[in-house]
Amino acid sequence: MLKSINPTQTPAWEALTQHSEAMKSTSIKALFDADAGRFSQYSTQFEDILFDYSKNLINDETLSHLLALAEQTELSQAIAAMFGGDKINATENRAVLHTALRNRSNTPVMVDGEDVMPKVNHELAKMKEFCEQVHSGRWKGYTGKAITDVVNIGIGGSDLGPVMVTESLKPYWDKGITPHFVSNVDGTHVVEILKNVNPETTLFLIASKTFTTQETMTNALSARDWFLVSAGDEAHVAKHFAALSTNTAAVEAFGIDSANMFEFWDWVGGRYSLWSAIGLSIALTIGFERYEELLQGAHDTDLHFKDTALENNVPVLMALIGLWYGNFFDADSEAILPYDQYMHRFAAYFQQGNMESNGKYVSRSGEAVNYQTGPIIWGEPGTNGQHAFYQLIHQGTKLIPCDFLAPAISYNPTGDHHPKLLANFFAQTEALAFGKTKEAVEAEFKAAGKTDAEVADLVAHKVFQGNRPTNSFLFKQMTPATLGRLIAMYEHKIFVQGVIWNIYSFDQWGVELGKQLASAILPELGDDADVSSHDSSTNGLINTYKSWR
Ligand SMILES: O=P(O)(O)OC[C@H]1O[C@](O)(CO)[C@@H](O)[C@@H]1O
Repeated sequence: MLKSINPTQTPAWEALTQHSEAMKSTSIKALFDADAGRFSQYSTQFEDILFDYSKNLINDETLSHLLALAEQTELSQAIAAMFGGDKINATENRAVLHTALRNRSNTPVMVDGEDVMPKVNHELAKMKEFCEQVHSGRWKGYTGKAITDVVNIGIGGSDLGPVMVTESLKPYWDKGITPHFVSNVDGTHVVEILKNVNPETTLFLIASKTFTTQETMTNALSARDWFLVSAGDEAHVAKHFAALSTNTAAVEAFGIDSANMFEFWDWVGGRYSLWSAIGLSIALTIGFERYEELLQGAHDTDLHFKDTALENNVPVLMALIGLWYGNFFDADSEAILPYDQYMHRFAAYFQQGNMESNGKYVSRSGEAVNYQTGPIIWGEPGTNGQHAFYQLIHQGTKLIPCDFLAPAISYNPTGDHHPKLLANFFAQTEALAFGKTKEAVEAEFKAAGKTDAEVADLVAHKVFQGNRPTNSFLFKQMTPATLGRLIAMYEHKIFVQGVIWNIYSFDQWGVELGKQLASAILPELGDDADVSSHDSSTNGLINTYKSWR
C-alpha cells in the first residue's frame, strides 16, 4: 500500500509555488542567454536516446524543489513497492508488475509469496513456439494453407499497444504476416477489415484481459460467424482462433480451446499489457526475437528507473517537468509530437496510458483533491500537426508543453525528405522557445519595403512570444529495443506523477458507469416503444433513433 500524502501539504509544494512566481518573470530565452552550457547541463543520453530538456522554464532551483517534492511524497519507496510486487493498485487489491513481463534479468519477482517469473517465462516460451509454427508454415489453416494475416480483436489496452508497436516497427514486417486490428463495436470496423482477409489463411487473436468486454466479444462472435460461413465445421475454429486473456473460464465458454489460450495475470494492467500475451500480434508480425528486443529495451529503462538517483533519472525528470507546468503554470494538456510517420499512433497510445491512469480526482485517502492531476494528452505526427494545430501552440492563449520525438536515421532515406523532416523538428522547438520579437518583425518588414502604416497594422500579429516549453527525444533509429525504452520511459513518467499526485494510477473505475448505462439501454432499443425512464434528453435521443431507424 502506498501512503496517502497530500503533495500540497509538503514544504516543497510551498517552495515551488513561490519559485514559480519568480520563474514567471524570466523566460526560456533569458535562461539560455545567461548560460552557454545550458544544453549540456539539461540534457542526457540514455542508451541511444538523447533527452534534451533544456528548452524548459526551469533552472537548478526548480529541479531541486521538484526533487524535494518527489522525496517528500516518498517516490523512491513507491518505486521499490511497485518493482517489489506490493499491491499498490489498492482499489483492485493487485500488484502492478508489467515490469516482470520484461524482466530479462530473470530475477525473482514475488507476488503473494510466489515468484511470478517461471509463469512469465513459460508463457513467453509458448508464444515463441507458436510464432515458430506460424512462421514456418507448420501451423496450417483448415484447408492446409499457411497463415498470412492476423486479426487482433481487442479494445483499449488490448488494441492500442499492439497497433502502435506494429505500426512503429513496420520496417520489421518480414515474417509474411500482415496484422489487422478490430476494436470499435461499430460493425463497420469488423466488416471493413474482413473484406481484406481470407478465412483460409487468417488467424484471429481475441485479446481481452477480462474476456467480458462488450466490444471485443461482439466483434469476436461476428468474426467467428464470418469464418464459419466459409469453413463450415466448428472443428476448424481451433486452427483460426486464439485467445489472449486472464480469464480461462470465459475463454473456454466462448469455445476457444485452452491449448490456444495465451495467459496473463491480474497484476498486468490493460494499458500496460503489450508486454504480455497481448503482444502476440506484435511477435507474429515482427518475429519473436524482435519482440524480445522490445522487452529488453523496456527492461533497460526499468533498470535505469529503479536504480538511478532521482536527479539523473529520465522518467522522473519527464514527470517532474510535466507536473511543474500542470500544477504551477495551469497547463492542462501536453502534446506528443513524433516526427516519424511510423509512430503515428504513439500519442493515441499514451492518451490511454496517461488519461486512464491519472485522470482521477479522488486521492489515495478517498477525498477530492484540490490540485490538478493528469493532463489531457493529444498529438499527431509532425509535420502534419504543423499545418493543423501548431498555430495555437505558437500564438494561442494556452500553455501546451510539447514532446518532440524523432529518429536520426530514417528507414526511407528518399531524397532529402529526412533532413527536411528533422529541420522542421529542430525549427519548431527553436521557434517555440525563442519566438520572434517585435523588433525582428519590424526589421523584416522594413527590409521587404513595407510602409510604416503597413508595419503598424501587422506587427502584433506576426510576433511570437516564445517561452513555449518543449522536450526533445532524438534517437538514433527506431528499433524494437529503442521503442521498448521509449515506451517504458513514458510509462514510468505516468507512474511517478500518479505517486506525487497521491492518486491510484492503475485502476480505471471512471470507465464503468458508461458501460453500465449502455447495458441498461441496449434492451430498451429492442422494440419500437417510446421510452420514458431517463432524463428528457436521453429519452429524446433514444426515441428519435427508434423512429428513424
Ligand atoms: O482487455 P479488456 O478486459 O477487454 O479491456 C479493454 C480495455 O477496457 C478498459 O478496461 C476500460 O476502457 C481498459 O482499461 C482496457 O484496456
